[in-house]
Amino acid sequence: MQLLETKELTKKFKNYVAVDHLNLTINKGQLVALLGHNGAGKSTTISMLIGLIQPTSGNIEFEGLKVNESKYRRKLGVVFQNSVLDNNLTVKQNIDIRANMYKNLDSSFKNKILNDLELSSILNQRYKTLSGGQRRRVDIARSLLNKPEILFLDEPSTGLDIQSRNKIWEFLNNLRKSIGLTIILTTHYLEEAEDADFVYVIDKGKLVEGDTVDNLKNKYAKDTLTLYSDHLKNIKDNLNQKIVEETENSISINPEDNNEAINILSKFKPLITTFEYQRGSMDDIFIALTGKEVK
Ligand SMILES: Nc1ncnc2c1ncn2[C@@H]1O[C@H](COP(=O)(O)OP(=O)(O)OP(=O)(O)O)[C@@H](O)[C@H]1O
Repeated sequence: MQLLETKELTKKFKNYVAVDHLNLTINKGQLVALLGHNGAGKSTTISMLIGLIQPTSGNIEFEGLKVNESKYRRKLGVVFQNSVLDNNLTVKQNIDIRANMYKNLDSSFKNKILNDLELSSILNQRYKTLSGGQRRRVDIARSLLNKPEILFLDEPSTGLDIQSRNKIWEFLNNLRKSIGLTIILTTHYLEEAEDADFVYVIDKGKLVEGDTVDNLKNKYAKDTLTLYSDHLKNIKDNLNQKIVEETENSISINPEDNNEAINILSKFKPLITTFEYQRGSMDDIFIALTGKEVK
């Protein structure tokens, strides 16, 4: 079911078109990624969707509500790229200030979030003393206090290590299941969009592609497995995959997924000297779609 739609959404800063006639559809309960490089227009799009800045032209529709209506704002949660929390206050104080802004706050939901995000033990610590991962978890908790229908995450894992990132996504995915939360995230990384139901690729404010992660990978950014061997003929004779590149001592193929790569490696283990596995990346998608290297 459709939750949010933009029609020809456009933002100009003087003569510069930051967002250019963007048509996006976000369905209820989906995780949707806006993928693009620095300056692509992702944050500007989010800012318009949350009512922080006015579009120059175009429309945003959310179940019949206008962006500037408080009823719409109450359905949103936002985690900005740069935290808006007070460095000198404790986690608890930061959370309570926000919580006090809401009438009829569901305190059992609040406690569940603090618990699930493992914030209970750092509630009395000042925000400025927290690690990057802890800060992000507090930012996310704060954005969810009102039990929003839709959560905006602007580059949520910039600067985070893999454990922190995984912890946050495990929590968010559970929340998607339990309360049907819709999430819109902006990111530079294809890996971060991995769990997304749908990805919009944006370049210079324009929509250049919209598809599922699997389809994008299949079309533009396949993983590549390169096998190095002194017995290439033997491998080639028994390989069912198409060879995409070949040298004197190596062949490269595009496995469908990790499992296929592992099966190929196991099958030819006695014949392989070594191997490389290169994941398809957002850069591959951009080069394929825009013909440009990443700056
Ligand atoms: N207030 C503003 N005034 C003038 N230009 C702006 C303003 N805000 C954004 N821009 C420009 O609009 C373009 C899009 O910026 P935006 O921040 O939306 O990109 P982004 O995709 O979010 O990039 P990043 O990944 O670096 O955050 C950039 O060229 C930026 O310089």
